[in-house]
Amino acid sequence: MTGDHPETPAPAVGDGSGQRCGLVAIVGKPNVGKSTLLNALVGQKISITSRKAQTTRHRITGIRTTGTSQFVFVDTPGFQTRHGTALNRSLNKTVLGAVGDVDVVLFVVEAGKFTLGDAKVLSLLKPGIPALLVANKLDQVGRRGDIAPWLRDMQERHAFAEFVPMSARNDKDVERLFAIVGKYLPEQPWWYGEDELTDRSEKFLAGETVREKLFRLTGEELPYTSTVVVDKFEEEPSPQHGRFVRIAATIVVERDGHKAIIIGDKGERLKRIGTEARQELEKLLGAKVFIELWVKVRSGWADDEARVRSFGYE
Ligand SMILES: Nc1nc2c(ncn2[C@@H]2O[C@H](COP(=O)(O)OP(=O)(O)OP(=O)(O)O)[C@@H](O)[C@H]2O)c(=O)[nH]1
Repeated sequence: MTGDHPETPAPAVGDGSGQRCGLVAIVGKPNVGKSTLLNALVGQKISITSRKAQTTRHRITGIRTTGTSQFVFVDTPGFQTRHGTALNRSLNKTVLGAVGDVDVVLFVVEAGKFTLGDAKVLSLLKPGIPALLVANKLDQVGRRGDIAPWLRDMQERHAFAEFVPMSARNDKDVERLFAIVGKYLPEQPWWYGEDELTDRSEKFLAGETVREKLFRLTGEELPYTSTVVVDKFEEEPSPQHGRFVRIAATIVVERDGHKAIIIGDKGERLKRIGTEARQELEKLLGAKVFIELWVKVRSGWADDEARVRSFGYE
């Protein structure tokens, strides 16, 4: 895996005859199911899904190649409106970047609903780039017919290229979405190899995995401003295990109280975060993993532009 950015593609694979390839942005306000959809589309868990809003901070690229088409997915953080910190300004920049330079946009909303948050994201879509309305969580709608007036209303709000009522949890719906999105990819040679799933490094995946466990095991007690920095990701030769990876990561929080929440009673919670992250990473990396976690208090970092940049959220 490399750190290449999709806009600066690696040398083309194949001769390009009949191949399609393009960037697909998945946008929508927090909690509508963007990460769930991306995972379903890419077929392997590479982004984070969580009940907690705000967990998708990074611009994550998933890649899926089927038949002659290569879909390069861009998942974006939820569009932030309530807080004006440096962190949120940086998140907003990421969303803006994503909607402008892609071949097709999947605008995800909850079927039958449209709030101010949805309207704000919708207002970022650029004319000229085809946008598909993905009406997700259809399973929560009583009868399909119930959303007909809502669909008509959505039609008036934006010139959507297609309407796709679906559930990201339903495999058939996901396959149908693929067929629809494929039509919007330009004919050009693939950018990545057929089996590549993400252009994020393994070190990045390690940080994301720790972060997911952190949020899952602390629930709503922990503000989203806490973050994970991977200090060490080293591969060591191991005759017993084939592959052995040593990881050290620091969880950065804003307050002593948050540190206490993460560490838990006699260190139980931190230990569990480490154990669950290790088990998942062993599967993901196909390696024996040793993981060491630290918790540091760094007050006010979410308001400090330079520090936000140094943590890689630009
Ligand atoms: N019932 C139902 N729930 C869904 C569906 N898709 C996603 N969800 C749930 O909705 C919640 C939010 O999903 P995410 O994929 O994390 O949402 P997101 O839009 O990426 O959220 P942010 O990371 O906050 O931007 C999770 O609890 C999902 O399991 C669906 O089709 N039906």
